[in-house]
Order: sequence, then C-alpha cells, then structure tokens
Amino acid sequence: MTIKLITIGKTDNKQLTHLINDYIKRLSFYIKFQLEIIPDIKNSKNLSEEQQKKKEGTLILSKTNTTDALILLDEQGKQYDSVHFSNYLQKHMNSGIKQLVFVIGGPYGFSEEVYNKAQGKISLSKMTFSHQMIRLFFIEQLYRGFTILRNEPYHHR
Ligand SMILES: C[S@@+](CC[C@H](N)C(=O)[O-])C[C@H]1O[C@@H](n2cnc3c(N)ncnc32)[C@H](O)[C@@H]1O
Repeated sequence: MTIKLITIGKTDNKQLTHLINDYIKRLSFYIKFQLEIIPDIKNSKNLSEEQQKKKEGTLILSKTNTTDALILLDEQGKQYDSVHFSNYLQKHMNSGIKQLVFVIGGPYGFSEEVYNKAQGKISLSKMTFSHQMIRLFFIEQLYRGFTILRNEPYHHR
C-alpha cells in the first residue's frame, strides 16, 4: 500500500517546510508516501467561496483513482488517539487496497462533490488549524503510527 496526502497551496514558511520534509523523510522509511500539492487558486480569479471550493474539489478528485480509499481531514470527523490511529493504518494495509489517500481541504474546506466521494473523515481536534499547519501535524501522526506498529520507542504510551 502507498499513502498519498493531497493538500492545497505551497507552504511559504521555510521552518514549516523544513519540519514537514523531515517527517516525510522519516515516514518514507516505513511506507511509500507522496505529498501532492495542488497549486493555490485563491487569487487567480475573483471566485466566490463556493466556486473556489468546487474548483479545488475538481482538482482534488482528479488526483485520485476509483480504487483508492479516500479519507478527508475534517474537524467534524472521527477522532482517534495515536495507538488507535496506528491500528486504523494497519487495517487499511490488511485490506489489500493499493493506495490510501488523505486530503486536507483549502481555506474554506471541501466541496460537496469531495464529501460525497470520501469513505471517511478524520479529525485531529475540535479546533481548526490552518491548512498549512495541519499537514505537519498529520504527517507526524502518520510517522508516529508506523513507529507504534513497529514497537519503536518514538511513542511513549
Ligand atoms: C482552515 S481549515 C478549513 C476550515 C473550514 N471551516 C472548513 O469548513 O473545513 C483547512 C483544512 O484544514 C484541515 N483541518 C483544519 N483543522 C482540522 C482538524 N482539527 N482536524 C482535521 N483537519 C483539520 C481540513 O482539511 C480543512 O479543510
């Protein structure tokens, strides 16, 4: 199984990018991982919030295959602790799917089309994080999940 994380817009912050790249490097030791960054369409046209979400949604769905498991990162989603999240990853690996795709929405969240195609929603907290910050937090949780599955000392129970 491979894991893909789809996000909207580049991160300008060098320190954040550095941390993200560091965790991607660590994670890649355990699983084939791809960060797919969809270019920010925000200022390209005078779009309404709905139009922007719809356009982002079309781009998001164009980066997925029908055989993927598609999971959205969403404040309203299901919450896991890190150990349960590692089991969740293991279950997907056991299921035989080729690709597990997680998606972080743009500044206004997801379009209806994306919600309709998704098989699940995961929340990292009831608080809202920026679409930039959440990618670091989530990639760290992916890495943590694999260290838990391997019984490695990164996570202290
Ligand atoms: C700035 S937030 C968008 C908030 C917007 N109110 C919405 O309707 O989703 C951008 C993206 O970051 C992710 N995100 C932010 N906070 C999150 C959280 N606590 N748990 C999971 N994902 C989160 C989601 O993917 C969200 O679409």
